[in-house]
Amino acid sequence: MTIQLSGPEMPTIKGSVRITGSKSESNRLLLLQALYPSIRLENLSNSDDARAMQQGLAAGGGTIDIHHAGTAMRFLTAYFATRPGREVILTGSARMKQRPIRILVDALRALGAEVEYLENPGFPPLRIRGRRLENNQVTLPADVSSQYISALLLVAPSLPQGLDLRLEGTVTSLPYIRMTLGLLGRLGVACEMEGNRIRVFPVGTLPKQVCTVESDWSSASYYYSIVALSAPGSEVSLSSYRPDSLQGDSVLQHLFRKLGVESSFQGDQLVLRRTEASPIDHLDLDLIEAPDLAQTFATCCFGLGISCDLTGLHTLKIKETDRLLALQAELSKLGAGVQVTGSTLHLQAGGAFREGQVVATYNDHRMAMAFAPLALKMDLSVEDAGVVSKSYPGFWEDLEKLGFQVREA
Ligand SMILES: O=C(O)C1=C[C@@H](OP(=O)(O)O)[C@@H](O)[C@H](O)C1
Ligand SMILES: C=C(OP(=O)(O)O)C(=O)O
Repeated sequence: MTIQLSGPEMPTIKGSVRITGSKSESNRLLLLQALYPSIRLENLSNSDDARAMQQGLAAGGGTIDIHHAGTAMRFLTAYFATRPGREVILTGSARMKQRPIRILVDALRALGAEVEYLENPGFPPLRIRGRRLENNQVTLPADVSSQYISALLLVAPSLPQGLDLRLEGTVTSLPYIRMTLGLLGRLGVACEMEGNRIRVFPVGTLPKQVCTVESDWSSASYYYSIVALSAPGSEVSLSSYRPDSLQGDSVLQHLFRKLGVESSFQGDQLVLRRTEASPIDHLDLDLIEAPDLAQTFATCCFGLGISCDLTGLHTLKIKETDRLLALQAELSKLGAGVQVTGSTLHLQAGGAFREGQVVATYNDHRMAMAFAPLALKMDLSVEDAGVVSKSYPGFWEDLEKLGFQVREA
């Protein structure tokens, strides 16, 4: 469904929104709960990707379709490969079949796993026959996706000898590896990272405990953008967040200060306030540690009329779509001057706002959500608006709570 979007009547936005648990933390904890049923989880993500993970873990065998969920694909591959006696076929959407998985499969095979490609070598779908993995040492490239490393780390405490990993190359999306280690540590698994070596020690059982998932910072990024694009005095509060986050995207608190948004905590509410300060006129950002924020910053800078240079984006082309090409096409449609390479995006200052355009979303939730705040500057429509359910099913209803008008086109 295509929706027509327009911003609130009042220039100053006030409101509060409840965002559910981080999809990254949820999918890690769901896997850990399958290994250690003594863990109870609260504030789980209500996203399609978390549902895909839950359904995958609950499946006894046969074919499991995880649709677009990258973490579910990678984490379940490691999970089933290490469950002796289980046999599954893991498949996904047409796009998932184009997202590489060879580095993870090679690492699992080196540990003794039995994984087979059913269509194109290096890509899903996979047939996995679970085995007891006797080896515990493996080296793998870390510059393509951190999800391969997190997948191995998550099953590591259940392996007979734990795991001793060495990472090669420039590590991409490092905070997500730290998140995995942080959650393991919080639950009581011994693990350590020293330089490019990560060790996780085996654990038979874990104490009974409740683990509350912090809300999703990547989802919060769209409200940062909304507040940046609205009048001074605007204030939006989001629940439930904490200052000691395990999510790398919590760096938003610092980065958005340059664009006129101040963050503070009131209990577990994260309060975003538009200050009187004018945003800087050019933003330089290396997003190698926070790739999911690239679309938010590119669209927000366009809305503010400022230029930006985003670097560290080489992983964007293997996400839900080639996000660099998608950003270039859709921002240009709205009147922006954009140049991209394989790992960078340059946005020129200014650019006319072309009213009434239809933004295409390329099966990518973040294309829809990152462009939505631009409704504060121009009327626009968003194609296939339901795509947001991959990470944030209630997104459009929450925008309406802030006064946005969301109508079927
Ligand atoms: O581990 C995770 O939960 C994620 C890691 C990142 O992927 P890459 O490591 O592939 O960059 C990120 O883009 C994705 O949304 C979630
Ligand atoms: C890249 C993303 O997800 P995944 O890789 O888990 O599909 C995302 O949510 O932006």
